[in-house]
Amino acid sequence: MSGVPGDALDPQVWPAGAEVGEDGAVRIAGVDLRSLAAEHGTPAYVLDEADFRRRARAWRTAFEEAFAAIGAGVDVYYAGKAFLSVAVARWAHEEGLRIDTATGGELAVALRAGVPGEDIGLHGNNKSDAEIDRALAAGVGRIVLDSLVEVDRVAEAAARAGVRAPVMVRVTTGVHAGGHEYISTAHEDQKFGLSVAGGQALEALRAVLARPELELLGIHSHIGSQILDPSGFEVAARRILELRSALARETGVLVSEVDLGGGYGVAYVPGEVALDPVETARAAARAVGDECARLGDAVPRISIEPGRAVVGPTTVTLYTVGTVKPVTVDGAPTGDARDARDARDDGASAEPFVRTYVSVDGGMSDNLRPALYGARYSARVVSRRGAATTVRSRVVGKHCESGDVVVHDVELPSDVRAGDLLAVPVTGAYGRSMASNYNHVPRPPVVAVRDGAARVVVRRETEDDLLALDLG
Ligand SMILES: Cc1ncc(COP(=O)(O)O)c(C=O)c1O
Ligand SMILES: N[C@@H](CCCC[NH3+])C(=O)O
Repeated sequence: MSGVPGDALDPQVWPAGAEVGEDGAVRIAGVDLRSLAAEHGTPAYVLDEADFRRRARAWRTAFEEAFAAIGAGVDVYYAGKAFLSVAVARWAHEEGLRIDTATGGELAVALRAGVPGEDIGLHGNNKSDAEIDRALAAGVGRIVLDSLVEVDRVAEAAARAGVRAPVMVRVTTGVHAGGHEYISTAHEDQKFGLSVAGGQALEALRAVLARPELELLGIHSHIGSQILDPSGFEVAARRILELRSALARETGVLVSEVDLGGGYGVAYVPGEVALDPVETARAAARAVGDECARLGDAVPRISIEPGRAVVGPTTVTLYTVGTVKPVTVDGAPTGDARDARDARDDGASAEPFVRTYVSVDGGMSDNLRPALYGARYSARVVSRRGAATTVRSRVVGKHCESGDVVVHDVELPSDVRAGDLLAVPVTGAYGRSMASNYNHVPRPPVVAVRDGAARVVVRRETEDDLLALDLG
């Protein structure tokens, strides 16, 4: 649904540099998407560099200012899993952020970007020896331990390397938050972290203190992703601070840092409202300040790891429309959960209606989120002004799956047709980073736009790239 009167672009979901021209076509950072498509082809991810930098700065300064008020320093790590490339790692670092990596591959990108090891963190619930060794060789600022066995594994790797490894312990606070079960990470029954309630978190912290090869920086908690209600962060912060206090009472060591993780939600469709960095930071600082005062502890240095909130809304995926097919839909739900939800969204009407299936030249290979999480997006024709009347549409990809849906339900101009350019906003996070080659579709490029110019920062894959892996 457009949700915005007339031609306007909803600023919650479009990159800051997006605007509609006289002819109805959309430009981002002064670059006409028609010329970008002509030069670079579709599908393509189009990333507004200034918007990325602005968002990175907004999260950093919001947290720095809010925590300065309670006397705490702040480090903001950009969570590279959302989208990492050499250019983006450089921009984030230039804007004063560090880089959070989750694998050796992400670490390699950050290092290639010239980010100093001390400004990089390494996560992972199943780090390989090679990843641990590489992180230590790079002198990373911290390795976040995710299990009891990792305490010994990282200590032994540090001994081999002849270094003292700076570590944090990732804990689960029992706070359940996030946009989908698959992306909620602090409840107990999942693979990440060590349970506070079950005692394993405290056990791991003691184990770290017993290993001279490890320097215990602090405690880490990440409660989930696409969180739109900030209260979970406050509850988690209080639980971590209680754990920190308990460790101090027992061992005399009051750890100096606490990481509150990422997960700050964005608006995906018009009408949704993203978490505001300033309000979120102030609420977190209040919770940390109050809890430390109650416990009688000094405030720790705070870190956060936003990914989606920095990169998600900076990017649109640009597609070319192919087949347009009206399908008469029997409004009655079939009984499965998704159909029941569709029926609700469809106004629970049992009346048959026509849905226009608009096929584009990408799909679940460039955006897995609708298929994986039932994620919602919007779409707009960006190459011209469409008819004033609209048709109820579903944007689908070109893959051999009926679940290959890009936008579940959207009003598009009734004259939408083959050759139109269609843009889907808010695809910067977990779009390219979770893209696949399903059906041997080469992954799209990432084209950065800035000051009227477009620059490819990740090139399009080619069939030759794919065939180069096939040894016959
Ligand atoms: C440990 C950790 N930090 C940071 C993030 C970034 O999350 P988001 O992109 O939702 O901010 C994630 C992913 O959810 C994560 O697992
Ligand atoms: N990939 C997920 C988020 C996972 C976050 C990583 N812990 C998404 O697209 O929403």
